[in-house]
Amino acid sequence: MAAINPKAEMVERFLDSAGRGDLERVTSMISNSNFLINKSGENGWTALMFAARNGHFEVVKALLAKGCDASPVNRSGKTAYDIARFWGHKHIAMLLSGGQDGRPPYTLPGMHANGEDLYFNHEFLDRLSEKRSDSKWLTAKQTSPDTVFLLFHNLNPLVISEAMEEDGRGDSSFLMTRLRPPAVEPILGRPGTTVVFLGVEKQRRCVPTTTLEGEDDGLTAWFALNTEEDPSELLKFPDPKCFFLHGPMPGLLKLSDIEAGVVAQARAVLAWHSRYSFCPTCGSETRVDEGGHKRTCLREGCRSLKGIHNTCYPRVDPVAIMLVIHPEGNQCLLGRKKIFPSGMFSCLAGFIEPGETVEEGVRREVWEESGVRVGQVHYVTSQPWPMPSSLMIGCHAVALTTNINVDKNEIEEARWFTRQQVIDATVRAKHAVFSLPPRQAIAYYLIKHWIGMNANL
Ligand SMILES: NC(=O)C1=CN([C@@H]2O[C@H](COP(=O)(O)OP(=O)(O)OC[C@H]3O[C@@H](n4cnc5c(N)ncnc54)[C@H](O)[C@@H]3O)[C@@H](O)[C@H]2O)C=CC1
Ligand SMILES: [Mg+2]
Ligand SMILES: [Mg+2]
Ligand SMILES: [Mg+2]
Ligand SMILES: [Zn+2]
Repeated sequence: MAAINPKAEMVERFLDSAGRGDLERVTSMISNSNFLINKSGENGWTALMFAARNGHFEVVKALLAKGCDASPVNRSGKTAYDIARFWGHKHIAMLLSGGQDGRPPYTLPGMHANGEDLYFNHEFLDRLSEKRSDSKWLTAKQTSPDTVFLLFHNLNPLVISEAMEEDGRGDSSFLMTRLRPPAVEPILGRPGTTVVFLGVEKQRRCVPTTTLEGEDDGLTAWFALNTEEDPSELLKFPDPKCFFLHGPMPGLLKLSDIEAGVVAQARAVLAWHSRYSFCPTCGSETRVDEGGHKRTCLREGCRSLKGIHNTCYPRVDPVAIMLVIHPEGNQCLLGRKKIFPSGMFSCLAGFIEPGETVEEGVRREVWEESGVRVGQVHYVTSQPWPMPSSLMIGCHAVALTTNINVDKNEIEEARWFTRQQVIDATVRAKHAVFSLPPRQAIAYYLIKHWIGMNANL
């Protein structure tokens, strides 16, 4: 066992006294060792925080009188004031806010969010965009034996029917069928077939070698292929259990977490091809360029051939999605669309409009859909949502007003839910008053993140 550091032990005793509300001991310890007053222990908790949490008004007062600093935050970004409010010790919160009339608005703590483990967010390919214009390299890779093709029929991915893993909610998930060049050869180059270069595996296969056929750079390339014809008549599938996963919903949420990201990339680009087959500027035919990442108008003199024309490139639609937090900080606003499964409530969301910031998009959509005014907006994390090509921009926002006035065209109902109701929906689904969106949705992440924020209170 490590030797006990007497100074650390003293800090522990001091924090413990403050937490128990032992005023006498707290004051005598400060008189003897003034350095203790702003010391913090585990998770960044100070004596002031412990006293504030447990409602020891006299201890808080004494600490402040001795010059204790009320501004430090614990590891969850919470001040002693936040803690007092959360636990409902209003008189202490008042003392800590300098006795101001009216409480300062709830502020969002600077929490670090890591959305990398979100469904659709995992990228295991290096997109290697510089190779998109190297047609010689792309052609060679399309016949290289290690190359992987992901096949889609009318945007539905070919998967293997075996349930490969459980997603934690008892649902099975499917793996993409990885086809090799000979398997897709009969449909490559046919009308109605689109090929998109997705990238190369981040891990190199081997050191580059020169073979009789030419140079092998050791990179494993991946392509996505969409066909409008029925592929089962043209191709022989490697496994009789393969099938096309119908979607987009809920099919696209049944992939493995590892592969969902590459499917999001592939499907969004393929969906763009299927919707923009003609030039959006003049209606002429187009040619597919840059490994499937560009469509160029074939009519000489078309305006889309001059300057920067975004119509030539795959589109991404930004959507703001937000968890609106009550001005008191202890409830959140969730809504439901008619199409949701019964009992399910989720975050409000809406497309960002041209010339609008994310923050303004959040405020406008919340106002339109629920009649609630929003002030502070914090970005949390994002998620590609390939139905067909949204980018969900996830935020937490603080409400300025609380009256709800729902836009019935967009949502059926919106309600404030308490923290406890949200926690119940997360861990005690059977006893909860509502159900959460599926774990694959960023809405679920935003809600969970809000609860997690307060784990250290
Ligand atoms: N991953 C997640 O957790 C969630 C994802 N979403 C996605 O976000 C998207 C936007 O949410 P909504 O509430 O429907 O948006 P919204 O509140 O802006 O309303 C949708 C309406 O906006 C119009 N609109 C404006 N720009 C559009 C565009 N670029 N594409 C299509 N329609 C456009 C259409 O009239 C459409 O009916 C949905 O498509 C949905 O798939 C929504 C909620 C949760
Ligand atoms: Mg809306
Ligand atoms: Mg909406
Ligand atoms: Mg809208
Ligand atoms: Zn054109």
